[in-house]
Amino acid sequence: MTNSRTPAALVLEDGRVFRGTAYGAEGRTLGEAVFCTGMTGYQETLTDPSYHRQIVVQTAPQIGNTGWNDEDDESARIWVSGYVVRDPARTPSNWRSTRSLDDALVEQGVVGIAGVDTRTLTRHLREQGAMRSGVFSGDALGSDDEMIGEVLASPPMKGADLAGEVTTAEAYVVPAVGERRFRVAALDLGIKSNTPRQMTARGIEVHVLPSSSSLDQLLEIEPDGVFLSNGPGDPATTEHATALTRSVLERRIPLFGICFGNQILGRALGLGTYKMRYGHRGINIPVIDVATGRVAITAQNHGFALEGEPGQRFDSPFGAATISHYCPNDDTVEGVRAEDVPAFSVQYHPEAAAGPHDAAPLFDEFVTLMETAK
Ligand SMILES: NC(=O)CC[C@H](N)C(=O)O
Repeated sequence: MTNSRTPAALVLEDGRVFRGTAYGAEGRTLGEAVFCTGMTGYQETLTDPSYHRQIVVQTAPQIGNTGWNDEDDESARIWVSGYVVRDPARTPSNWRSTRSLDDALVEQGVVGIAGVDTRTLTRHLREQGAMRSGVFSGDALGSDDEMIGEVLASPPMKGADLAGEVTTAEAYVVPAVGERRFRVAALDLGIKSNTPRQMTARGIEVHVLPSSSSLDQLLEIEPDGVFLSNGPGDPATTEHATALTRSVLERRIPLFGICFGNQILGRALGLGTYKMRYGHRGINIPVIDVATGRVAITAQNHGFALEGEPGQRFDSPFGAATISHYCPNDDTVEGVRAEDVPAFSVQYHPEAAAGPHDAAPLFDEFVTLMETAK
C-alpha cells in the first residue's frame, strides 16, 4: 500500500533532484518528465499509449482517491514509464474501484515517487522545459552524480520513433453499434480505446491496423474513411505514416486525424513540426475554431506541434489548406483542414474520457465527410 518509507528520488537531466518516497513499484525508470494538469482522469492518463517513455507529474496534489477500476483503461496496460505525485490517497473510495492506484502500479511494475513538491517541480519544467529524467528508489538509489549520469545516457524524446512500440501486433475489427453505415481503416499509432468507441457509436465499423500497414493492406478494407490516431514520439519520424497519408489524400478518401494524426496530416500537407517547451497536457485547454470563432475546452496531451499561424492559408501538394484551430494561450496550431481534398485533423482529443466533451461533434463531422464522399 501507499505511504512506503522507502526513499526515492526524481532526478532531472539539468541536475535538479527531488526527494520523496517510493510509490508503486520500487526500482529505476527513465523517461521525459512532463506535467499533466488534469484534476481527474489519472487512470486514462496512465493507460494512454501517447505517454510511452514519459514520466508523468500530476499537478493535482491528491491522486488515487477513486482507486482503479476495470472499465476506464485506454489500452491494455499502463504506458507511462514513471509516475510523480504529491499526496497519494490512503483510502481509495469509489463504487467501481477494484484496487488502489498504488496496487495497479505495483502489479504492472511502474516505478513512481510520492511526496514530491509538484508545484515547484512544475514551475521548473515550465521554465526549463520538459526534459529527460529518472525515478530511483530503494536499492536503485545511487549518488546524485550516478543517477544524473544514467539520465544523461538515456535517449531524448526529440527524434524518438515510438509508434511501432505501442501499435497492435495484428489488425482487428471493432463492429459498428447497430447498422453498419461506414467502414473506416484506423492506423494505430497508439490508439486509445475510446476512439473506436466514439466511431462505432456512429455506425462505423473500425478496422484497426498496425502502424506498419501498407497502402494495399489499407485499401483491401475498401474504407469509406481513414483515421490517423494519437501516439507517442516525435512526429518528424513518421515517414511511413506520412507517405501513406499522401496516398490516401491522392485517392480523395475522407481522412480524420487526432493529435499525432494531426501532426501527420500537417506533414503530409507540407508543414513542419517542432518540439514545444513543455507541451499541453490537461483537460481544460481552450481551442479556438477560426471559422466560427467558437471556443472549445479540450483535453490535450502533446509535446510537439505543427508550424503555422492561426488562420493561415497555405498551398499544399493537395491544394489549399488552412490552420483551422489554435490555442489562445500560446497560439499553438490545434487543427488543419484541407480545402480541395476531404481531410481534417485536430491536435486535441474529441474522444477524451473523462471529458470534456466539447469536441465530440468532430466525429460527426467525419461522418458527414464520408456521407458527402459517398
Ligand atoms: N497524444 C499524442 O498523439 C501526442 C503526439 C506526439 N507524440 C506529441 O507529443 O506531440
